[in-house]
Amino acid sequence: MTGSHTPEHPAAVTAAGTPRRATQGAPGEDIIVFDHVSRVFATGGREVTAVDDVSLSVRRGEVFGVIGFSGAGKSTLIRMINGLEKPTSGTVTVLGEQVSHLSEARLRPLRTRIGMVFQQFNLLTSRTVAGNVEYALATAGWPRGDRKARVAELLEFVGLADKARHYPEQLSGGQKQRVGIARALAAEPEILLADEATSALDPSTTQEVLTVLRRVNEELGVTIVAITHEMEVIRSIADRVAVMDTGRVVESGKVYDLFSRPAHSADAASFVATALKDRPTAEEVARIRERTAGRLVMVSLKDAAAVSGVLGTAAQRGVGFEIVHGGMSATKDSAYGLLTVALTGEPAAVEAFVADLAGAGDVQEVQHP
Ligand SMILES: Nc1ncnc2c1ncn2[C@@H]1O[C@H](COP(=O)(O)OP(=O)(O)OP(=O)(O)O)[C@@H](O)[C@H]1O
Repeated sequence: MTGSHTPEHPAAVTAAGTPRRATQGAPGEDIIVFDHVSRVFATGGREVTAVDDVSLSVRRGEVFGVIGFSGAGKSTLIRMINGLEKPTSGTVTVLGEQVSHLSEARLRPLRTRIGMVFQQFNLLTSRTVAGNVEYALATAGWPRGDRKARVAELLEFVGLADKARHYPEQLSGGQKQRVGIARALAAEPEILLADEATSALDPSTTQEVLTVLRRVNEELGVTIVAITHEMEVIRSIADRVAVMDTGRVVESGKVYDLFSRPAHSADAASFVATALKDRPTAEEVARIRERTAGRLVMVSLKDAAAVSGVLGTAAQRGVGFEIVHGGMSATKDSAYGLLTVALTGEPAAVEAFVADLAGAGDVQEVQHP
């Protein structure tokens, strides 16, 4: 550990551009734990269950993604981490404190250990870039004399040292979000919450911001919880992911496993298929069926060489195959892919061929629409 988290006694400022690491405690320990958490809103005489019996935990040092369609409950979930929202039932424990049951006074010191970035940046338009970051330091109780150097190193870290005197309206969306990140990091939080941090940005700017977020995690050791409806965000930066649908976590695990697995729970399947576009839609399956009577299977490309090895034996075994859908893509750490193939030939030969494919990757039959 190289940093101090007591605002009254900030540690000595390091060389510009290298804000201190936020890591305290053991990497990998659970620092956010949702235990059977529900949040019900009563509006206009009817109840909406925004979060429905969610249990999950986030480990120190990881990037945890929460993905789902609009209205799935992601914002409500993330807002319970810093106590902006309270559960109706269940408990939320963050950095060893039961946030769900803390008073506002007790929440305040905990919140300085949790930074947040927002979709619409939420910068103060009347303050300069430096002023925005400094304001966060002042709010967190940093002594005036220490703020200037801290602002400088943060702006250096997000690549905006030359924009210190600019006003938010003079910046691009990506630059505004980088100020948002600098501000969120100001008081050396251990956790950064990113609420649709790139949803207001175009694809190239999205990458720019994701790169900064990845550095925040890797270089500063800050644990990140990112909620998003964009699979690209999960793919680029997350280690683990939870898929939410109508308040429930319908699937969770390592990003690579989720992306490379052909079979999903019924609720997660439609989301994953839509977001990844890695498997044919029902309409596409119908079109494929019009031109081939073959047996359709999806096979994961966890070991692409093994799959292509099996495909290479098709002709000699009297099995015809056609790749009708699929391709490769990359997560933070590895490549993955899913191929849909149409297989023709004697049923017994096709059956034996499918068994061999299953030895090379996970296989799932494509159902008739
Ligand atoms: N303060 C509130 N009062 C009433 N209903 C709410 C409130 N906040 C959220 N909801 C409802 O809870 C459900 C989940 O909303 P939430 O904003 O958490 O989802 P989300 O996945 O973040 O979606 P979005 O990306 O559109 O914000 C929605 O049906 C929403 O209308």
